[in-house]
Amino acid sequence: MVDRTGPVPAPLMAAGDDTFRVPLRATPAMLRASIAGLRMPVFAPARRAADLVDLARFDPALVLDIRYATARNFLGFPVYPAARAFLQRPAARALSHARGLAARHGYGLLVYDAYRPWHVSALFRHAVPESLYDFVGDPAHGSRHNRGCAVDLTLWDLTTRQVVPMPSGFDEMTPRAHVGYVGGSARARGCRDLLATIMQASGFEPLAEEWWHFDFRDWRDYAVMDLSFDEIGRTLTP
Ligand SMILES: C[C@@H](N)C(=O)N[C@H](C)C(=O)O
Ligand SMILES: [Zn+2]
Repeated sequence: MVDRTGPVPAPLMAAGDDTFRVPLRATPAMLRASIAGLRMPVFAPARRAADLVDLARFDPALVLDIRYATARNFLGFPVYPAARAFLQRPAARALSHARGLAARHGYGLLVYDAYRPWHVSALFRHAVPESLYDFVGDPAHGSRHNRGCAVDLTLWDLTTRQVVPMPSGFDEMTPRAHVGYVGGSARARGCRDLLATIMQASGFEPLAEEWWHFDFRDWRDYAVMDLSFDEIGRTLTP
């Protein structure tokens, strides 16, 4: 166990850009236009009211690298107006628990994405070829990210401040991202499996195709949402 008494330092971010990118089915402007007129389907009513929290405030020891607020994502252009991350409060508590478990192993959590508005999921689906549909939630059903109940993340080493190696990059839409992928280095597979163990012990379920994606176990209780980050910001309670 690594003893941490002072403030947690941030991980060192790689200087280059080795982000996985998909061949887009249209230009960014065309994609934005194609989803502008879409209406979110009417989904079954939720059992629990939304209670989103801002992860940066809820647990400042979580480190954020919100890729969809940058061009360092599979689309190659930003789709979020700000590098913010929100989760439903019980999911945020579970993530904080995971962060504590990771620290016992000498690691921090680096969050790539959390709540995602429905329109952004619709844009993802319009952007990628059908062969990659397994990697992007279907807007006809709503992604668990749209419910504020999914998180994409990795581990970073609290001592070296390096983001750990994983069998694939974040959002790399290839078999290397599968949780059962047997290739790559033993260290990378070990880090992937440790992340899964920590997240499952904290109340999250893994996704077979993506080592970085975890669903909070109570996701079914929450509604699919299309609130913008600004709208959420106005409704947050401490
Ligand atoms: C796009 C990727 N980061 C992701 O979150 N995929 C899952 C399947 C989703 O969109 O819900
Ligand atoms: Zn995800």
